[in-house]
Amino acid sequence: MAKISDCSKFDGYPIRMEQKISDPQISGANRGDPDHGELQALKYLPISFINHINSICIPSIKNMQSITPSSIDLKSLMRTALPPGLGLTHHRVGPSRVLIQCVSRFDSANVNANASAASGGFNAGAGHVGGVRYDWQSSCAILASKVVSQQPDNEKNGGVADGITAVNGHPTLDLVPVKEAKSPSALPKPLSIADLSPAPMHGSELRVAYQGVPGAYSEAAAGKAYPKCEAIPCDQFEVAFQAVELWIADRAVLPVENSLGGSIHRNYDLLLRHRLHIVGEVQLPVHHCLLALPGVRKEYLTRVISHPQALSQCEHTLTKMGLNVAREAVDDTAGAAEYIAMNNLRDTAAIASVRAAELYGLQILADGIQDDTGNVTRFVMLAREPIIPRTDRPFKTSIVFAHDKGTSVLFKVLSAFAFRNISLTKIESRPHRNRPIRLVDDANVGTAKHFEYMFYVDFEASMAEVRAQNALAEVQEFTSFLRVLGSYPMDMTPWSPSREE
Ligand SMILES: O=C(O)C(=O)C[C@]1(C(=O)O)C=C[C@@H](O)C=C1
Repeated sequence: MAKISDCSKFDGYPIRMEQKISDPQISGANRGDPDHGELQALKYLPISFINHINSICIPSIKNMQSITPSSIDLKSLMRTALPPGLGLTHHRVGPSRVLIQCVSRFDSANVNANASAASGGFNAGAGHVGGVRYDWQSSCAILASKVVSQQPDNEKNGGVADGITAVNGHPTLDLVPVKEAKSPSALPKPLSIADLSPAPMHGSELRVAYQGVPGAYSEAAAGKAYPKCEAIPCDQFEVAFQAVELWIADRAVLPVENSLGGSIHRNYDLLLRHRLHIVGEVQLPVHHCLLALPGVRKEYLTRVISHPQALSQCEHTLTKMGLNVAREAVDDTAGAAEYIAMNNLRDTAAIASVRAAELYGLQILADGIQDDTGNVTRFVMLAREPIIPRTDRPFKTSIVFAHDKGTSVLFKVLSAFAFRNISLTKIESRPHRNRPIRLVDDANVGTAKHFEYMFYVDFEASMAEVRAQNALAEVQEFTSFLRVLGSYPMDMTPWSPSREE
């Protein structure tokens, strides 16, 4: 049995644990997993998590036991650490019963800075026993335990919130109430790069960063994923990522694809450039309206502004409406509405949500102008640490891989999933930014220039499933680069297309 630390290549999920276990689907053998009862609670923890475990506390035991491992051999750790009565088979405790205080993989300088800020000068007395390391560990344990306690119920349950009945009308969202937004200047301003210095720890609400201003669909997605969250507007996607990395926010919500407009490519690139983990997804019905200042008639319009995705989702409808207008792209849909209101533009309309109309005092000239009534955008939620994958509800896993020999491995990689009956829900290719072109010389005919790609694949299985672990072990054989972006619950909320359909 390989040690967990052998798995670091997978950036999280210790699939090597299962390396020597035969896969009945492939070999026909039916030996099962000899260690299946062991480490059930811990085997799926990511390496980045395990490497920084400070202590393991088992709250169900009377005098809470805490151990501080000197090495990170989790198997021996668990064998010696568990009190009598909690034999190895008892390791099947759910994640909520084992509190693992840990830190994420920061350099200690950073952590000290963050922890100090986060605890309001917590580190000020760093001169006592243990010095920097002691402070580093304690600070991080505090930060980590705050994160554990703030983990929203829907994530603890391994899924997005149940019982959300409406989204585009937003009655269930705990966002900026329309009546409080008397003027656009009363609304929270988006974060910009200049605002990104680590902030003190917050209260009890989960803070979710999104790109755009209040009224953007991303804000609605944040509200669907985390109904009681504090939604933090950011002026760019990059800023939303950094807000999480710097502990200013706990989660970021990122649109990745739309049923009409397709993939939001830039966000795939950002997922790769940053080290955040996908911890969930939400699919949001997107119901677009044409908004203008009160009293403006369609005939007066010379311009329609919106997010490029929104413009493309309404392309045909705008044409059918016979509007003789220029289309202009701006950063987000609600930002377009705000811009019209702030500048008193009587010749310009915005494509945005009903909520944006209410927040910025615009009238709805046309309702439901998306080209398809079932228009849906898929968002992913990102966090500093991955969640523990489970098998008791449908999970999806997102990976990205590349190979030195370009597309030639694609068939082999995809067959690793097909042989195990694992369905793919999405495949996307993006330029391999570090090495976009591969030259292949042929003395007789010249030099071929092949484009190189990163492949993003989503598949319907949890990293807690042996078949997924084995599939990835096989994929790794064929690829030169492989990263698990996240294993997370699928959005299974009932289908509710946007209104009147
Ligand atoms: O501009 C917004 O309101 C956003 O939240 C962005 C965004 C996107 O990037 O696709 C989100 C959902 C809609 O598909 C249109 C725009």
